[in-house]
Amino acid sequence: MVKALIMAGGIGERLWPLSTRKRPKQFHSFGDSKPLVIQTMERLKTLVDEVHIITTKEQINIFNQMIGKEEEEKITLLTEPFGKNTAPAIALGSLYYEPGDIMVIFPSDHIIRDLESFRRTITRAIEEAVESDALITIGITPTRPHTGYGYIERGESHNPERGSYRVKRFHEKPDFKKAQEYLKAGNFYWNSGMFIWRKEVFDRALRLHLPEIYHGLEELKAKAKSLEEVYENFPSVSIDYGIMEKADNVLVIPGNFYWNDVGSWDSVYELEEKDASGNVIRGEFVLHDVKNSLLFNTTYRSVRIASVEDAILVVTDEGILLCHRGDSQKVRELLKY
Ligand SMILES: Nc1nc2c(ncn2[C@@H]2O[C@H](COP(=O)(O)OP(=O)(O)O[C@H]3O[C@H](CO)[C@@H](O)[C@H](O)[C@@H]3O)[C@@H](O)[C@H]2O)c(=O)[nH]1
Repeated sequence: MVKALIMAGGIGERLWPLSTRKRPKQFHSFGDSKPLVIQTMERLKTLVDEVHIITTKEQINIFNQMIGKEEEEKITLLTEPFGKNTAPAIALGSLYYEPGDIMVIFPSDHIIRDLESFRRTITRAIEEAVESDALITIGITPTRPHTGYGYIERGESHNPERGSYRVKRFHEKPDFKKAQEYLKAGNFYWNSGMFIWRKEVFDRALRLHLPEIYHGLEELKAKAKSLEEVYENFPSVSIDYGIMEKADNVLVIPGNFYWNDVGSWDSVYELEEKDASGNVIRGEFVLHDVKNSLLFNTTYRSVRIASVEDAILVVTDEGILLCHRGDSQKVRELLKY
């Protein structure tokens, strides 16, 4: 069986002050009227036999409020006691798969367009996962030196029919100079955070690279420990760092569809429709001579702006963010204080 596992327990802090612990990014809508997590589910439905969503205990109520009866019947909601990043989430989710099942793992909070091309790419990745003992990842052909994404360096061709390549190395989010070099080199892809493999192949990788998580799951299955006890002892580690960067059986299949991880306010500006002045506006504003800016106001407060260009302003009940367009990755720094 081919079963999707949607990872939906992140906080999306780079979209503060809209994305918050109470309502993280995946529950907001961008590029469409539906919340990102619902867009993700709908995109996958026709490609897989079952859809599983893994999220944290803290977020389960938001899901229950959002997901209608009809959708509820088609998905299984899995709960982690608390967020420990993506490796523990995927490992816990894998308990709901049989050894020969294909795990199709997706972030919950991305925008994908060109759905036909997306489907063809994922279908090829599923075929590859059925046949080869590989951990497969989807790499997006980069169009600019983006510093918010991890990069995948392609090695030699593996299966020309499916367009798969061996992975030489993963490079987590680079600085601008490095990102420019990667773009020029031509054999680098953006790491989309989508993974496809057989459950038994994942089990072997988990035992080898994250034995503490593998053994924790064994204790859970044997009912020697509770989920809370086991989870408490798991390292907080991403699947990229914990497994993908260490494994030697990783393949990349390039994807040429439009993909945006909605990872920052600049990404939101990029994907939303602009008005004649180049502005993206949500909510109420009084504007005079404002150009090429992203303006969000989810409150009833009156916001008036004059003679501003290339700005990002987000006003919510949680707080106010103001920065220059191009600098929105700095939100993470601001949140340290
Ligand atoms: N269930 C669960 N889900 C989680 C957790 N932490 C994160 N997630 C979910 O996992 C997905 C990716 O996590 P992020 O934390 O948003 O990753 P990132 O910093 O954006 O970086 C990764 O994705 C980029 C592409 O978007 C990659 O370019 C980068 O290399 C890396 O793989 C999101 O859907 C998020 O909700 C967790 O503890 N539990």
